[in-house]
Amino acid sequence: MENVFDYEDIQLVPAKAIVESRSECDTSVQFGGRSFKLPVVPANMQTIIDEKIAVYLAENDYFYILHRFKPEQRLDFVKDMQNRGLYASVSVGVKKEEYDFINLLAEEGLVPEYITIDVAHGHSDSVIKMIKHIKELLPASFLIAGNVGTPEAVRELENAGADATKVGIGPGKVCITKIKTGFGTGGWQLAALRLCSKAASKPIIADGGIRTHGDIAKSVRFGASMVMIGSLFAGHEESPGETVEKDGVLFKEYFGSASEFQKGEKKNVEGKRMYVEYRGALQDTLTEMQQDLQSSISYAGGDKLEAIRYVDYVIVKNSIFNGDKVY
Ligand SMILES: NC(=O)C1=CN([C@@H]2O[C@H](COP(=O)(O)OP(=O)(O)OC[C@H]3O[C@@H](n4cnc5c(N)ncnc54)[C@H](OP(=O)(O)O)[C@@H]3O)[C@@H](O)[C@H]2O)C=CC1
Ligand SMILES: Nc1nc2c(ncn2[C@@H]2O[C@H](COP(=O)(O)O)[C@@H](O)[C@H]2O)c(=O)[nH]1
Repeated sequence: MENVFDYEDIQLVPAKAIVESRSECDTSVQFGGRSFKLPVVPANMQTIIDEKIAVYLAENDYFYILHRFKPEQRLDFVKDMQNRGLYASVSVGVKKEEYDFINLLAEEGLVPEYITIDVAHGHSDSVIKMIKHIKELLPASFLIAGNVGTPEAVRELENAGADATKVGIGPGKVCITKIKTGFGTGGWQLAALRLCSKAASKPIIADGGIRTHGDIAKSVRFGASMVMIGSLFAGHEESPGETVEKDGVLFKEYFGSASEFQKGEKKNVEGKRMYVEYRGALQDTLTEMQQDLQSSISYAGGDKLEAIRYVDYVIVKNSIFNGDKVY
């Protein structure tokens, strides 16, 4: 394995500006046949997204992926979104009942515009089988598969029929996979993204480990078409997590999809719960992300997102926990 690095180990090198104002810089991205305002998607987790946020994001030209933890509501969700003239984007797992869900969608003639296979270890025959099943029954859905952390996995899922792959095993803020199993891309997510994107022939979603808005630009530089973010989207007024007050300060919960809080039992736990300080309105964060990314594009010497892909970078230091505490 060649030298590796993570987000905080890298700085992008500025190039001469071609714009007079950052407002001239266009942060939009094409993904799965649609144009979105930002190359950013809130994580498909229960404390990050719900139906109401999904409607807001779709109505305002942002990408979203609904989580898969209220499986009985997904069919109506797809119908409801499409009846409103909005795109539908849902997640599935790989267990038997998930095949039933795909069959039901096909029987009812419902075709979600986006489907994401969301499991911890995406480089597996169970995911390849599900990719083939979805592509057979719902070929028009744009299919995202993950999560993976190696070029081999990206190629295998693409070859099976995935339209995009999601890269990131263990870099998440509420992830304890790296601690409990010793495996993953935690501590070298950005380098893993670089290796995966070199092997990819289709778009990649960088998933997990984003701690600052500058990390979005770094993800784009190292090959991401889209960046999935959990912790920075937690704690908003609209966020589904529980709100608590401590010493007059408001906090909201954010828990892992493989935590005991999600699973309701202590079995194969690979996620934890934390409380993040209340952040106000979701749109304010989206607006700030857009302004910061416009600034990144200007430093890249361009006026479109694409400019970031070609900038130089330097390695400034190395640290494995990306600023996170272990517990
Ligand atoms: N991105 C990341 O780093 C991680 C994300 N997660 C998130 O947690 C949620 C739950 O994930 P997951 O446990 O996969 O979902 P499920 O509990 O739905 O498991 C999916 C299937 O994969 C099997 N499975 C799970 N882990 C492995 C593994 N390491 N090797 C082989 N088979 C496995 C499960 O069987 P069995 O349970 O019997 O093993 C089950 O049959 C998802 O939302 C996922 O994205 C979880 C961990 C890491
Ligand atoms: N290992 C685990 N990873 C998890 C779990 N729940 C979600 N995730 C992953 O984290 C990202 C979000 O990362 P963040 O750094 O932006 O907060 C999410 O998209 C999943 O891929 C979990 O329980 N364990």
